[in-house]
Amino acid sequence: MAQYRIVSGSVAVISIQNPPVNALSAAVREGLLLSVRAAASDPLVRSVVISGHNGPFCGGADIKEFGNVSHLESGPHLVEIFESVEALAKPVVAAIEGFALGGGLELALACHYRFGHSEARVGLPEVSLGLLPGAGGSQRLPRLLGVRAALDMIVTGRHVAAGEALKLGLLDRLTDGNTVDAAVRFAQSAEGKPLDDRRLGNRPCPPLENIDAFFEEALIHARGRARGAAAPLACVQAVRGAATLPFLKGMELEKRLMETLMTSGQAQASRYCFFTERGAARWTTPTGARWDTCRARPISTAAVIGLGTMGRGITVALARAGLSVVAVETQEHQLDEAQRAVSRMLKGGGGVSYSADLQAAAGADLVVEAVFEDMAVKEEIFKQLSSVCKPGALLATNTSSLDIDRLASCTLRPEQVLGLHFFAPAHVMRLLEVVSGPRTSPQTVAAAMQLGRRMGKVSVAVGNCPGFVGNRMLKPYLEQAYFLLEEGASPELVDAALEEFGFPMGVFKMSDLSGLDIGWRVRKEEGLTGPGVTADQPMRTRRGRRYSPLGDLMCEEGRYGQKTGRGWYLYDRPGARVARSDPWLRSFLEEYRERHGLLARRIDQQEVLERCLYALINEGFRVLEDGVAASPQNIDAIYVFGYGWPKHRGGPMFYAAQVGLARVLEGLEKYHKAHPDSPHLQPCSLLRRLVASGSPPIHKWSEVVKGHRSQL
Ligand SMILES: CC(C)(COP(=O)(O)OP(=O)(O)OC[C@H]1O[C@@H](n2cnc3c(N)ncnc32)[C@H](O)[C@@H]1OP(=O)(O)O)[C@@H](O)C(=O)NCCC(=O)NCCSC(=O)CC(=O)CCCCCCCCCCCCC(=O)O
Ligand SMILES: NC(=O)C1=CN([C@@H]2O[C@H](COP(=O)(O)OP(=O)(O)OC[C@H]3O[C@@H](n4cnc5c(N)ncnc54)[C@H](O)[C@@H]3O)[C@@H](O)[C@H]2O)C=CC1
Repeated sequence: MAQYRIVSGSVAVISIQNPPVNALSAAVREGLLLSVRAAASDPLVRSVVISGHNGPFCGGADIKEFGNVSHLESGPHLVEIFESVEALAKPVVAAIEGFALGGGLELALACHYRFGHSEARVGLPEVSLGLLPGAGGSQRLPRLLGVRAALDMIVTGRHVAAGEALKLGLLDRLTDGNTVDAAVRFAQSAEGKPLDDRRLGNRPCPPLENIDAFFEEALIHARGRARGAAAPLACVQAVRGAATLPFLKGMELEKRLMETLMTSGQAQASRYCFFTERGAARWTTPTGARWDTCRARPISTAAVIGLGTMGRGITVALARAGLSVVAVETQEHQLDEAQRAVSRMLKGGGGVSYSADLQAAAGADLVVEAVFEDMAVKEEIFKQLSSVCKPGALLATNTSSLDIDRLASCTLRPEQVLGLHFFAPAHVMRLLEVVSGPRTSPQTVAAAMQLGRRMGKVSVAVGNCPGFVGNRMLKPYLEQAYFLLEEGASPELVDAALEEFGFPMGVFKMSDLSGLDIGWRVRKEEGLTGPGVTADQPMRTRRGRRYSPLGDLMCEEGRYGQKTGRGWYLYDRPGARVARSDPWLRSFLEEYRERHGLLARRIDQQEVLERCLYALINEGFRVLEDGVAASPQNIDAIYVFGYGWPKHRGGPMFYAAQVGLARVLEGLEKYHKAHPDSPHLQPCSLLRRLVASGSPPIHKWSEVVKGHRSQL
């Protein structure tokens, strides 16, 4: 809807009204066009101000309508409305508070002037929805800012703060006061003045030298960053149209590109991610506790125990969220180094104090333990925390796979114990797995979820099992990658397939980055390798299943990855980042295959993808079956925000639905038949049941999962 009123005798104020973000739904579009027409035909009206009702200007087109062509097509089209706004013979001023995003900014670009509040932000984030600014934004913005600045905004989709927008010339004026009042005063002062050169559709794009070379380079750059996503490339094409074509021809190009994107699987996947991210906040537990009814304890002080890789990042994340943090580390050199690193990241002290004594945690509302992944060490710390910490304090562990319930048992407050599984680097990565054990109280979950939001994380409530959701699913993925090496693949081949799929790095590069020794320690704890394994045990079998000792052998050679300068790849020096192929590894793999009588065969990228991804997806279905994740959407949020799963592919469960559940099942059956000693390839019963019930759409899977015991 749009409100229409006349103020100061001559100014029509049109206010977009569609909480919470004033999105341009069919009803809003209808109201907007009627209001513009009313302003045009009313002789008393001499100028117009367009604003958002109750704060935000406009969050853009209504994304909820995108999946439904009939919704999209009902009501006037945005392009038509914006043309009417631009063509109005009376000055139109956009009064931007909060944000003007996507279609919201495109509306402002169709206005003749743009007034912004000093705290507002603007942007064209369509690219992250697998789209381009398809209501004239790709054509008007370059005409206003020039090609370089416009291309940057459109291809990255970044939000631009008001101050920068003013410098770029995107906003004409800023105000700290009431934006609508200021815009009304300005509109009156512009009444009767010529508008021709204020209409961006009338303007040529500012000239650019070597235009062909510029766009060739822009395309190469965008392709490099897009990881297979089509939208950034379409954005470059559309901006090129703005730079080289008359406005109306450019609009036709924009429309053609938009039609292709809008109906693509990539846009569908990206949209799904948008709602998945927000949906994760709506957690529930089997006891009936819910995000909207459960009260969270306020948390204002925290202690972090262990200041290694993770502890430092967690300290920064908590401090940036406004908590006062005490950071505890027993090793003196680590404490000094951590203090310097944290101060650097926080650009100063930032409310953090340091101590070598666990007693310093006594007053904290929340403690996050981030010491070595060693159950005995962690148990000892939880025992101490239970007596040191004040009643009511929450005790969290950042373990990546250990049993939360066992740690809870070391305390006298098991209902206040939980996992807060951050991802490295903890102050950068968006994901937080909030792990509840069987005795964790809903209030504890509520407090952790609220804290996650304060830290700007996508927090997902999960149940307690080895590896929780993300790492549990990663295990079969890694395992298949190792098996593929045994069968003839190289790390380069496997990584290339996964990177082409859209991961920022393949599994072996990722393993080099995080350190091969982490998995080695876990396998030793599990008794899969190390002194507990007797010499008479076959090297490639554990507990009746196929096992690859390749990772263990690499660690025995001191090849831990980037930190030692050698892993699956070679690095110039320890800590260096650029991976190079290592001839040593090729010989090592050849000797290994020879020793174990394995014949190397030709493996193609399709097999790499299917073996690795289907095994991971299969475990995802088991996770759902076991009730460790509440929904496939939550699993997908974990993979997109924690593991680099490409957004334009929606997440593993969405991908499975898009590929077709029957095809995934068929693939797993085929590979399991070829590798019967690899149980991760055996299709899980939930996948079979979903296929048997006709492969329902992903939002209906819960009906088939129903009846399973939830661990949440
Ligand atoms: C706006 C935000 C920055 C606010 O953030 P915050 O305050 O943190 O709140 P949130 O929790 O994010 O959101 C609150 C609530 O609002 C929902 N929501 C947010 N934005 C939208 C929206 N735009 N539409 C609908 N709903 C929205 C959100 O989901 C939350 O609700 P909940 O999920 O229930 O919790 C932040 O929200 C944000 O960044 N929003 C997205 C901004 C954005 O990306 N905007 C761009 C939208 S796309 C756009 O504008 C497209 C265009 O350029 C024009 C398209 C023209 C269409 C023409 C189609 C032509 C093609 C023809 C098709 C052919 C068909 C055929 O041929 O078959
Ligand atoms: N490294 C990673 O990528 C991730 C690790 N994790 C988990 O986070 C935890 C920490 O891992 P990292 O930071 O990588 O380890 P790390 O080895 O870098 O750091 C551990 C720190 O804890 C300190 N410490 C040990 N005992 C202590 C005690 N009693 N009191 C105070 N400090 C003590 C050590 O001196 C060291 O500085 C582990 O449980 C790990 O599984 C979770 C997610 C990702």
